[in-house]
Amino acid sequence: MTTEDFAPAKVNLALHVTGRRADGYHLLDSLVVFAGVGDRLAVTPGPELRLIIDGPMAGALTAEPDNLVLRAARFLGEERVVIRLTKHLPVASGIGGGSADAAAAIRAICRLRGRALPEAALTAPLGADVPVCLIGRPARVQGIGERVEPLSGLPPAHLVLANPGVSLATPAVFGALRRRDGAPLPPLPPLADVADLARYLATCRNDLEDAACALEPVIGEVIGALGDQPGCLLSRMSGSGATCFGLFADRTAATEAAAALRHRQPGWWVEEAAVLS
Ligand SMILES: C[C@](O)(CO)[C@H](O)COP(=O)(O)OP(=O)(O)OC[C@H]1O[C@@H](n2ccc(N)nc2=O)[C@H](O)[C@@H]1O
Ligand SMILES: Nc1ncnc2c1ncn2[C@@H]1O[C@H](COP(=O)(O)OP(=O)(O)OP(=O)(O)O)[C@@H](O)[C@H]1O
Repeated sequence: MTTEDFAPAKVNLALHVTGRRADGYHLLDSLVVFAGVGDRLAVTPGPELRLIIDGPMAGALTAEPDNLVLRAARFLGEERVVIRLTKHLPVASGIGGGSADAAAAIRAICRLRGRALPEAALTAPLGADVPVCLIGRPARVQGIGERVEPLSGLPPAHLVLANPGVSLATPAVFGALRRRDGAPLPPLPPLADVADLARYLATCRNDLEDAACALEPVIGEVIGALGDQPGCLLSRMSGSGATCFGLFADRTAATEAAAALRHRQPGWWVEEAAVLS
């Protein structure tokens, strides 16, 4: 018997850095959604714990013991499964690929074994992004990532994700921050449609964007190229970069924008996807 799960890209539509804890971790206030593009996992009972990685982005990873999928299995005390990870998301790119994989592995193993999801997984022992990835739906995320409040009522929306092929280490970006005392997110008003969402997001920021652009100036180019596309309501970096998103009202505009970007920048990873509701 095989159980399968999907590990969607996590997108921080807004990310405010509101403080820093004594242990160096940063306090965040973030509006997180998931896109209909991601990695796939298949878990099958086997003689020992083993990870096989394939897919278009497999080359960026090895099945090292510190792979987050293996760490997730060990966290559950699981030693007898073979996990196939089909990697579509660029690695170390601000869309939480590793965290989404870990969350998908936890869900799939628990389903295979008929277990409930362990509460402890929600305290972020495998990384700050794992709790929200376990939920996989729109949420406001606070603390260092462990406070997750699911949000309902976000309007349907489409995203174009673009990554210029540079990987950024999350600690390096946090380390390059000039300020760590941002205000929390403004209260979320009722949102009738995606234009309302864009207007709200325009009052927010990604506080990691300037630091990431200082490390990799091409990120500014990506944000500009997305924002120039017809129908793009807002463009911004996700997480600690370098992936950026453009927000679109409809699928046709997003598909055309993605095609235009791929044509102009054949070396970039570009995907169009709906926001998962
Ligand atoms: C920036 C975000 O992508 C926003 O969603 C996440 O907070 C990062 O989540 P993640 O990649 O799962 O992060 P972790 O693996 O827990 O942490 C990697 C490193 O990022 C820094 N880090 C991460 C999260 C956080 N709230 N404060 C931090 O300062 C720390 O240096 C940490 O050692
Ligand atoms: N299954 C995995 N997929 C991707 N990266 C992994 C995985 N397991 C371990 N890693 C390691 O985790 C690090 C972060 O990769 P990931 O793709 O999760 O970053 P990210 O998209 O920047 O995440 P975030 O948005 O949560 O900061 C990389 O250095 C990578 O080597």
